[in-house]
Amino acid sequence: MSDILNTILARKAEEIEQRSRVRSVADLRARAANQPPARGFVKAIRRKLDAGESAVIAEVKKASPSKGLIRKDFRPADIARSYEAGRAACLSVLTDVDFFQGSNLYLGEARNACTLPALRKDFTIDPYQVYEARVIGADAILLIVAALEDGPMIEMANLAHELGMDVLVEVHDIDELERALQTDCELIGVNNRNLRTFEVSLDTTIALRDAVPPDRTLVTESGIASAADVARMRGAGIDTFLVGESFMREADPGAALKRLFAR
Ligand SMILES: O=P(O)(O)OC[C@@H](O)[C@@H](O)c1c[nH]c2ccccc12
Repeated sequence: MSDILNTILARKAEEIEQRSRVRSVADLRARAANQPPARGFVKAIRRKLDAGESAVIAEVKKASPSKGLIRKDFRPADIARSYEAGRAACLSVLTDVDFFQGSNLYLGEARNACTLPALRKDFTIDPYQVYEARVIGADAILLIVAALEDGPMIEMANLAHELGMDVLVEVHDIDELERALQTDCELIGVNNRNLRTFEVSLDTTIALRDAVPPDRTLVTESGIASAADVARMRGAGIDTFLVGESFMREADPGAALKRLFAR
């Protein structure tokens, strides 16, 4: 099956092959051990929820395969400062180069410009990338269940935790959710966008809500754009959001965040 997800994953395997020839995994492992500690990603989300605020993971995203270029005037540090002023809980920074015009450098630029913890948003398929994430400063990584077998999924979740990072485990249907629950990751992301067809429906989150146990935090991801979208999620008891495009299309992304999530 040659859908976009498979295309991305095939290219990602090549990319890791190339990177590991330039810098070995042993080298990365040593560097990861010497990093200053991660900022608590889950902790930042919990702090917002405990204060009765929405917990918003605000995404730094220049382009995507489904939308092409989203933001021309793209300065990660400025965007991060704007998000912090807009009361985001955390950042998410796309680092995939070939399909999202992202960069590892953007993660550092965004994170260094503020105090928010940052998720490295990429297609993680190899432990190499988990070490790499910590080396570039990531406080959390994304694991997409559709891209992984159970063994590597659990192994990389454990490795991330050993390195002091949190993990967002992303699912799109009930089978993936059941697989995700084999990990001990608190954050379960429900992607409203199907990564194979690009179709977006907030019904995806609603359909899976009751299957997420109370000791996990459901993060609704993608396609959140209007006050009605936010109200619908809150009405279903969901108050943790991952939002990119609708902020990236605004001159002041943090002001857009504040407006969208005002009670
Ligand atoms: O820009 P949106 O529709 O607000 O979506 C943000 C985020 O959910 C989306 O970028 C995303 C969710 N899961 C992913 C996995 C890979 C790449 C990107 C994503």
